[in-house]
Amino acid sequence: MTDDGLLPVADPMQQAATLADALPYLRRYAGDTIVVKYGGHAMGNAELAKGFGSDIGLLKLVGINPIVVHGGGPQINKMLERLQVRSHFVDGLRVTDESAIDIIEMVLCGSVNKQVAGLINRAGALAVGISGKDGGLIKARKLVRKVKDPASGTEQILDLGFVGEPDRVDPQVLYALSGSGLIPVIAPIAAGYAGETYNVNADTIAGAVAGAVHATRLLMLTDVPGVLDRNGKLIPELTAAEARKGIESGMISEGMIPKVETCLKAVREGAKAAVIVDGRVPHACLLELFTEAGSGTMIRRDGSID
Ligand SMILES: Nc1ncnc2c1ncn2[C@@H]1O[C@H](COP(=O)(O)OP(=O)(O)O)[C@@H](O)[C@H]1O
Ligand SMILES: CC(=O)N[C@@H](CCC(=O)OP(=O)(O)O)C(=O)O
Repeated sequence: MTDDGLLPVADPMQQAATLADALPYLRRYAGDTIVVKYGGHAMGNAELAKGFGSDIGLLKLVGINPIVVHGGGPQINKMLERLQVRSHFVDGLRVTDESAIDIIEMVLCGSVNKQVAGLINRAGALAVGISGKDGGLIKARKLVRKVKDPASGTEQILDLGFVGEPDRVDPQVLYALSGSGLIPVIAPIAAGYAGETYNVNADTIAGAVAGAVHATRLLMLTDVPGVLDRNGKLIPELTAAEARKGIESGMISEGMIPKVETCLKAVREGAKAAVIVDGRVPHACLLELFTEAGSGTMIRRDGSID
């Protein structure tokens, strides 16, 4: 840092030119809402995490309204292990019993949520950590997972315990925070109608929130460059119809299926576009928003051109 708090610049002309290049993009997104799902590698790496905090702060500073939804699967694993509580996953969802739900809420809302808000606060912006329970943001219902028994062909219902899915999203609390110059940071925990607590997959929450606030972009940070074709080449853009075809054909598989389905749901429910972005790349959010090429795979509403 220099005495006046600015970063030393190797080539000031280059930096000025770069800032000027960003101007059309700043205009394009001014006043818009961008929902960012933060997780994966970007969260576990101190340098990337610091960059993420300042990128989110920068978005707010230039008149964009970022909303962050964070995960925390690895952090939950660590704490459950420490407390010797077993957990296992079905289709990427953690089966959550009564002894696990309290610990999960403690880790996500108490620890991870404050860490993520802290990253943004340390960058000089003002973030407020909440969960889906706060301000009536998300009402969840128990997730019903049906599986077909391959032997008999009959359908069975799997009990995943306190795993929920968003039923109703009321974004008033998000508008109140964003409108007061604050950045909401949401932990993926929600209340049921009888006051029970549900553990909800963070991608799912991000998609539901992006749809409810009609976000201009949902950015899903992950550990791959985006959706890859069968030759391992990045697909920069998919229409909703193409994405559905990719799942049907098996080109999109495993953990990428729920991610793409979340994007499809978000654009169906009101988001303009969703982008699967490589969170391992420094400043991935800025690269996606402020460059022509972008950085991942964009999934648009059918018929949408921007
Ligand atoms: N077409 C595809 N393009 C990219 N990744 C794919 C594709 N099909 C399956 N995958 C798998 O999906 C994974 C991403 O999902 P996941 O690991 O659940 O992400 P995260 O941990 O960030 O939520 C990739 O690591 C890859 O193994
Ligand atoms: C139901 C369910 O599986 N909930 C997740 C919530 C956290 C999450 O989604 O974190 P990532 O984004 O890091 O995976 C869990 O318990 O791990």
